Amino acid sequence: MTLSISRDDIRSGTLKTKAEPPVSDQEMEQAVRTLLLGLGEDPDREGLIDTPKRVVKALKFLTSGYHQSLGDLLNGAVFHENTNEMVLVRDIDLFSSCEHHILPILGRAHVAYIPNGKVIGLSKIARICEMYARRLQVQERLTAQIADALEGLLKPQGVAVVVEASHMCMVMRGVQKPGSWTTTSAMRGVFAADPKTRQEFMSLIRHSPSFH
Ligand SMILES: Nc1nc2c(ncn2[C@@H]2O[C@H](COP(=O)(O)OP(=O)(O)OP(=O)(O)O)[C@@H](O)[C@H]2O)c(=O)[nH]1
Ligand SMILES: [Zn+2]
Repeated sequence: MTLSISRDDIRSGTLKTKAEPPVSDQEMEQAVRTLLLGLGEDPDREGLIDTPKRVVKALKFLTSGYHQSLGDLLNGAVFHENTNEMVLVRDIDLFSSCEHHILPILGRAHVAYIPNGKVIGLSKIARICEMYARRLQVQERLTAQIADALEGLLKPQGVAVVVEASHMCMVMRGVQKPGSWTTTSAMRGVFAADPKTRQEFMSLIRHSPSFH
């Protein structure tokens, strides 16, 4: 059976896989064993004997967002409410994996919206962040997907998402800049159109993050 994940599916984040992956767990474990051999290790020594299994399990967990959909995680938690005030959930921890190196992206998201007749369960905002984080990502796409999801679900007056993250591929290897972190934002509706609304959001999230 083939797994049809198109680039558009991944970009839009509406993907819900219906088929089993075309590669078995055993084949994945064999690939990890090959990696260990390539690293000059002995995959049969005591400490490594179960490592292929563990690595496959861990990677599947870290990418489990591919198998979730907005409908599943929402569980109907969208409510009619007449409020025009900004709702902000800040400091949502994010653990994602960069698609270039499959190394961790550690950070936080701040998510705000201004309702237009509907509000969403607060925890669902964090769950949406988690679903997109548990995929192979670039930070820009992760940020945009969170904003697009809320926009699509609530049709609010506006959505603002800021993600601040440190990329282990820039910290532990490559350019090796442990203190660096990256800010990305996605502004929709009034947050894009009205500098005062955007400024209010930015002043509410101002703080000094520390990821290590
Ligand atoms: N825009 C963007 N770039 C990312 C993200 N995560 C990793 N990268 C970058 O992806 C790029 C991949 O560049 P390559 O030159 O193909 O890979 P590389 O040789 O491993 O690059 P170095 O990290 O510079 O050693 C690097 O510049 C990474 O910093 C992300 O979330 N967004
Ligand atoms: Zn990377």
